[in-house]
Amino acid sequence: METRKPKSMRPLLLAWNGFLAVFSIMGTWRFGIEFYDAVFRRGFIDSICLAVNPKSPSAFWACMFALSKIAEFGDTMFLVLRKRPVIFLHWYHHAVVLILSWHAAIELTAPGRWFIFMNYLVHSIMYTYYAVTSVGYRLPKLVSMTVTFLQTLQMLIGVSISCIVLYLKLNGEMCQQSYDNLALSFGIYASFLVLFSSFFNNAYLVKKDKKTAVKQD
Ligand SMILES: CC(C)(COP(=O)(O)OP(=O)(O)OC[C@H]1O[C@@H](n2cnc3c(N)ncnc32)[C@H](O)[C@@H]1OP(=O)(O)O)[C@@H](O)C(=O)NCCC(=O)NCCSC(=O)CC(=O)O
Repeated sequence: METRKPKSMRPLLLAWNGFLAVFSIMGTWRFGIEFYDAVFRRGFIDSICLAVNPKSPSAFWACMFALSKIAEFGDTMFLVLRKRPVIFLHWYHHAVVLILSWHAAIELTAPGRWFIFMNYLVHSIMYTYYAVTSVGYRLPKLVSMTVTFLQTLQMLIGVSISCIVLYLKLNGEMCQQSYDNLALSFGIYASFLVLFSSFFNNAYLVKKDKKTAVKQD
């Protein structure tokens, strides 16, 4: 795109974000039924140690989740075609989430239940936010702050669950997650926690010089 003009693509971007918002809302609802059942009927320990039944409808939504991580590279494509900055957090997140999701999917890890549900839920809000902003509408700062806060909270819960699973495994509990996947989950969630906390700090807490914060359309 170096020698080309940025493309506007507003209607396509709206359709893209709208589609991912609806998909994430459906995932939250359909996968949420099993998640609710596991956490509130069978208990927290079961929910992080016993994986979803691979023949249940929730397994379909877990599979859709893994596939959606490939589709989400479309976000990056839009940023490039519109000549918007592709920040480190963005491309690092999209690349390693794909690796983690597929590594967890082939193992059918039990804590994946938490990771999938949380991400469907946060993406329902995030893609709705992006759908609204993609038509040029600017939402109050409190809204974007809330989205970033929920993303950061998701990473904190991911790190905490990885620590709890490690503790349980070291104490002889049968938890369906290999040490390889556990190390991967911990490392990735910890790096996301640092990156999203720093994004939150820079975007909402640090006072910016207005001259350097000019945006182009
Ligand atoms: C509030 C946020 C959701 C968004 O922050 P931003 O700084 O990107 O917000 P912004 O309103 O300034 O929008 C920046 C520009 O990106 C455009 N944009 C539109 N759709 C997009 C999409 N699907 N992905 C990335 N950018 C997109 C917007 O229209 C806007 O363009 P214009 O200026 O032209 O109007 C934040 O918390 C965040 O995640 N920022 C990191 C950037 C990012 O790529 N996040 C998504 C992947 S992380 C993720 O997915 C975490 C998770 O797994 O939960």
